Amino acid sequence: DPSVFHKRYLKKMRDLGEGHFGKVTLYLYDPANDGTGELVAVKALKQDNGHVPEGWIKEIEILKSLYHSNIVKYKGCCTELGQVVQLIMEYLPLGSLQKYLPTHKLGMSRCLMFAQQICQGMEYLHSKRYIHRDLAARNVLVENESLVKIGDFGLTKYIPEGEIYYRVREDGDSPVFWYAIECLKESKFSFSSDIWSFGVTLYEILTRCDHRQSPPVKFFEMMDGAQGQMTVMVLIKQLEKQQRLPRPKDCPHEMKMLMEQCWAADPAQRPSFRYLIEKFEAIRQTYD
Ligand SMILES: Nc1n[nH]c2ccc(-c3ccc(NS(=O)(=O)c4cccc(Cl)c4)cc3)cc12
Repeated sequence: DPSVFHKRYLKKMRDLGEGHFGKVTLYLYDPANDGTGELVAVKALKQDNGHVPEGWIKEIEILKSLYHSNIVKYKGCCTELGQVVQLIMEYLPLGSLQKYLPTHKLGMSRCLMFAQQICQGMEYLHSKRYIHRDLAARNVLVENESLVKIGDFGLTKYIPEGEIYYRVREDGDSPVFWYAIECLKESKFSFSSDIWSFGVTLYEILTRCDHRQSPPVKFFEMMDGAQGQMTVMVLIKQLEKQQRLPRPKDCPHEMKMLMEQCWAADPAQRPSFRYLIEKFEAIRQTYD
């Protein structure tokens, strides 16, 4: 069974990323032990205090069930004492958008193509009634200069038929600067709150993930009394005063409009990924 990976053949190469509960590491899977194995990305939980949270099993089942060109491929699992402890994914050598954009000069056309591909992956996810809850440039991976894939589903939840919201009690370091206002105020997550996060991800793409223009940096700058302490309450106040991330340098007016639609205070006013895909398709024609 090619989806079974034996821990003893995994040779650690380097870290790829770290989240609140887990970390992603590059390994060479080398059963022949002659260096001819294949490179794989391995996600593992940080705390391995013996028991495996059911949320972790759920995350693996979700990725295993997703088949889309803009979603990172599931390769298998590594078990230990019969328990699944590591998730094995395909390795994308160009890494995340957050690392790729600042070092590669992408024109507007390429940025819009990447944005459209993220929408395509997200539309597929929503079509299966999953909400992502952690869409950000750091979680989008670059396969090559013409293909990106959503690379992490650690906060993804299933929304039962007939439901609109998924409510969670907040966990550790939530990505608050990517959260819709109703998520910050009432922990209400929905397909529409993913659209808000996509708007922030589009902002990151249009700023080429320039750290000086990152969402946390810009929200701090917008905070009254510059030296104050940024809390969720301060961020909520800013958003309630209709303050939003600024228009990135050289950002076309149409893109600013699109981001602001994604950041509508009323979730029902935000577009769908289907609508966004059509918008990007049309706008890209004017760039080719
Ligand atoms: N280069 C790659 N090839 N395959 C991958 C699979 C996942 C990842 C990956 C995916 C996401 C991140 N973002 S992250 O913010 O570091 C992160 C967020 C949540 C949970 C974790 Cl463990 C890590 C970092 C790395 C990278 C690659």
